[in-house]
Amino acid sequence: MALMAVADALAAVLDGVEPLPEETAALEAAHRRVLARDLPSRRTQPPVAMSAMDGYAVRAADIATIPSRLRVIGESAAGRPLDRALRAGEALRIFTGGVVPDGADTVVIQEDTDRDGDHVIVKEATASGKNIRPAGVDFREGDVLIRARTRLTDRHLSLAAGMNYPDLPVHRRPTIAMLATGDELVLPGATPGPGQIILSNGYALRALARGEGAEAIDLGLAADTMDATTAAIRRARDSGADILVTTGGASVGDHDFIKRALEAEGVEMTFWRIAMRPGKPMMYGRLGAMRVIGLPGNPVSAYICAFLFMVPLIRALSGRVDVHHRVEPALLGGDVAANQARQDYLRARLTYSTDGLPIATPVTHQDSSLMGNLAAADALVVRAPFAPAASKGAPCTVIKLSLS
Ligand SMILES: Nc1nc2c(c(=O)[nH]1)N[C@H]1C(S)=C(S)[C@@H](COP(=O)(O)OP(=O)(O)OC[C@H]3O[C@@H](n4cnc5c(N)ncnc54)[C@H](O)[C@@H]3O)O[C@H]1N2
Ligand code: MOO
Repeated sequence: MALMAVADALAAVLDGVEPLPEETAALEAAHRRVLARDLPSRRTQPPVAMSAMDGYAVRAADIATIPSRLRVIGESAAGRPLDRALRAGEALRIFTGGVVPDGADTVVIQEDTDRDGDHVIVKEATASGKNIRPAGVDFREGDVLIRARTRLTDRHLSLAAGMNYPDLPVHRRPTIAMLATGDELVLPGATPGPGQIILSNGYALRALARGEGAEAIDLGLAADTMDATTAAIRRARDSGADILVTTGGASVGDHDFIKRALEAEGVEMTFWRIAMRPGKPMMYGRLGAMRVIGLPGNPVSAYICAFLFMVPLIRALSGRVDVHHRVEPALLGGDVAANQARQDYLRARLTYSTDGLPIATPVTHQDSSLMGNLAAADALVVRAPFAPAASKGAPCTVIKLSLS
């Protein structure tokens, strides 16, 4: 198979992806979930006219001439309305959120009044309708206030509560099973033997997946044998995961079993190898409903491939419409060499000038094993295949990395 262009590979990963089925989530748990249906309000807000201020509900006609002396017939506090209409010559003591009685058409703030026993003297004119929130000024029963496919923010939760929903229909979150391969790997905290290194990739990848709303399961580490790799793939399939992500063993070495093991288990490979750097040996396929992303083992390659392909896939399965990373304009903070055939993603630090675009300075060493400068990077500078050399100050495009 020839190397595939990055855009074609991403299109192939997202091809035919439908949002996962609907489930119900309690309001508190619905934060950042994706709404599965249009949400019509179950009530009108406010349900009746309510006062916006503390003062007196009166008839505007009664205070056309001021000062005006009116008889106070009772009070209306929030949740405790008066049970009769207001008549000519009467005032009702009212508090913010109190129901405005029939007959009253304005609220005079208490600072514009003097109280005199069971009478009130209105000292300032107040126009009809002033300080009253009419019924339905916020929304009415049946109004669709949140559309299907909206990713719910904190404000949406309060709005949905106000619409009288204790829970919401949301798309199911994708589950991701992650499998590391590599005989050389030992867990953090262990004492590595000769040639061994610490397994590290999965920590960033699972955090990245969770940050995008997925549930991530760690399937652990498989030894570099067909049997061990096959057993782990079967565990992933049996777990019912929506996505299997493997790391390592993706290249052409004698100990790189992932592709062979996946294919032997029935994975239909959509592609293997992309015209990108880092991340060339990435593969993608399907095993029934389970999508399989085979990431290269190098930590930077694994992360950047997950960022560029796994994240949009999670978003699409979650029901989001904003699946793509934003590619944004910036200026180069350093010179870059002419690019070769693979689309290049350069780790870069971002600074901001006071007057304009972000300035992206690529780190000096771009080797795909360097975790230190991946953690220190804020963004990726995207360099198209065969892009000519460019100097400090030239326009470029960047994708910002996750800050969490
Ligand atoms: N002859 C060729 N050799 C290589 C090619 C090629 O096209 N022809 N591609 C290179 C590229 S590009 C990459 S990227 C790597 C990817 O190889 P693998 O996916 O097979 O990865 P491994 O060999 O298993 O591991 C590479 C490297 O990463 C370390 N690693 C692996 N897993 C983890 C982990 N979970 N945590 C931390 N570090 C991990 C591993 O120890 C290796 O050092 O292939 C090139 N070779
Ligand atoms: O993808 Mo490899 O990362 O070019 O080292």
